Amino acid sequence: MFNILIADPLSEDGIQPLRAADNMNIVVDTGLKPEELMEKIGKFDALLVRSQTKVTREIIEQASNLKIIARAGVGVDNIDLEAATENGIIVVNAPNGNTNSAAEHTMAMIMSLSRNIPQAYLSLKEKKWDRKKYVGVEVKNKTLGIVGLGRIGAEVAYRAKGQRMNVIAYDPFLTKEKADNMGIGYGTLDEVLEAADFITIHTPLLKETKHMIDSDAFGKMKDGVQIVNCARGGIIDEDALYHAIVSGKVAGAAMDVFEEEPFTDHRLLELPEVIATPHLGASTFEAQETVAIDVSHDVAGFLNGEPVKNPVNLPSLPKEILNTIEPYFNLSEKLGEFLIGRTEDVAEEINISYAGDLYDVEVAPLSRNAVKGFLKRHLGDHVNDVNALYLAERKGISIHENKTASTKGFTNLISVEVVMKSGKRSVSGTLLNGLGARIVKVDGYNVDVTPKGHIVVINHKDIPGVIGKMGSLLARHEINIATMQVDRSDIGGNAIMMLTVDRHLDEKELDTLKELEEIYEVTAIDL
Ligand SMILES: NC(=O)C1=CN([C@@H]2O[C@H](COP(=O)(O)OP(=O)(O)OC[C@H]3O[C@@H](n4cnc5c(N)ncnc54)[C@H](O)[C@@H]3O)[C@@H](O)[C@H]2O)C=CC1
Ligand SMILES: O=C(O)CCC(=O)C(=O)O
Repeated sequence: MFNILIADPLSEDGIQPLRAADNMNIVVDTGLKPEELMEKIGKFDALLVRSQTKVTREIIEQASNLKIIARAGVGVDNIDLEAATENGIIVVNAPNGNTNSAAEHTMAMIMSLSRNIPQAYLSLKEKKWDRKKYVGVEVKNKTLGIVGLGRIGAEVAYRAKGQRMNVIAYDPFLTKEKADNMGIGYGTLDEVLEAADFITIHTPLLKETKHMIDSDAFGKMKDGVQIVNCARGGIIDEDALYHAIVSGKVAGAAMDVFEEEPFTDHRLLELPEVIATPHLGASTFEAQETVAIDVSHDVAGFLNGEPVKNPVNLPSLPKEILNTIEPYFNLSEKLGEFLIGRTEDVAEEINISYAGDLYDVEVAPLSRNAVKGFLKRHLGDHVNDVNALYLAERKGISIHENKTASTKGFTNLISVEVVMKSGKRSVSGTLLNGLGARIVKVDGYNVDVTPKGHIVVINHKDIPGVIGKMGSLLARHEINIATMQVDRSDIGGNAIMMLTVDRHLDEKELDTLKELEEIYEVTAIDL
């Protein structure tokens, strides 16, 4: 008999697949305080949550019997994935079940903003008949800027077109072809921010997207812009939003999600320009039933030995495969991470090749790992070895794997190449006996860098003095250089410099390096 804890309210119809299984003892106990959950979790085999329950490392470490955590919804930022993985607990989610509801809620927010419906309703409830104060704007022919064109962003785009809005979107995986097929425009983040009358955010909350909409971003928007966040709190900097509204830059904001939830006591809520709902994007009977059905099937199936459909992490691999390739896992993922840092255009193809010792080994898990490293910068921690190839395909990136017996001077070599419309980028790495992983080639140049920490890659003209200028500029920013590598195509031709430095370089610091006329390109990559 398996003990199942449902810790947040889930649709009763949706959990029928669990109730139907005859070896499940289901306990519904919602609204537990963290310390109560910590005390109880030890006897459960499965934990089902929505977004309220925070499944922290402390809780996971008390969960000695826990085998699976199921998130009835998309975002898994309330679950410590690293702790779950470390403790061999699989995490599953329900990525598709609430897409329509979240898109519909977003449209409701856009319409409410444009016509002041919540404000007018409150005024009428106070027995005021104020028809002048609440004159709105039509959305027809207005431009909707969508940031993040995944499942929900795309559904919002289709609905907005139905309202005869002009739609323009930014997503690192959006190509012109895809935008053309959807009948929408596409641009960079700045272009979207500059063009839009309404802006709606649909990205996950990641290191990259935290405070993506800050005071700089508001500065780029049209005066009188209206903004909606039904994705995750923290993507919009709430203090910057407050000031943008008070200054008159932003005419209205609709928020379903907040940096701290529950969100009941905040100066934003006192502004009449702000309308808000308490994280209701997925709160429909249909969505709740579908997500509960999806996770119930995965939990019941998994506990009975079947593979899961929507894994978010993957705790283990068969031992015999793991033993041979485990040493290359970190390297393959780091190569993917390095490459996305140098991918300035939409990726169309990723080619992964293996040489030397890796010729007759099962390398598919390493390829998945490299693709995972490549994708996770934009798709977040729900990319794992299981779903990496599927997600790449969904983003229109084809993956090719090949092997060669030629050692190219290395006992083992993994090379990852990305093909974009604007060209190719590549990186190769090897595992040196006793010395660990090394990046040994970048775009064909020979280097020798440990794939770890803060790396700066500089493409420059091979002329005297560049290294010195670079060193002085970094010193001016008080950035210490730990290692330095240089290589060149030919004397006086193109050259590359790879530095490892002691801290992250911000955009402004990078810009000062780019100003040197001998420099073609500078990228900073944190591994
Ligand atoms: N308010 C609510 O109740 C609900 C909120 N959500 C949230 O909505 C968000 C979107 O969910 P889905 O569409 O299902 O996810 P998805 O994974 O299908 O789409 C996210 C998209 O964001 C893009 N992206 C990542 N970084 C970006 C960046 N820096 N700039 C622009 N685009 C970027 C990705 O390429 C991807 O296409 C998530 O944060 C999810 O947790 C989802 C359901 C309900
Ligand atoms: O469970 C909920 O109501 C929240 C849904 C959500 O935010 C998500 O699926 O990411």
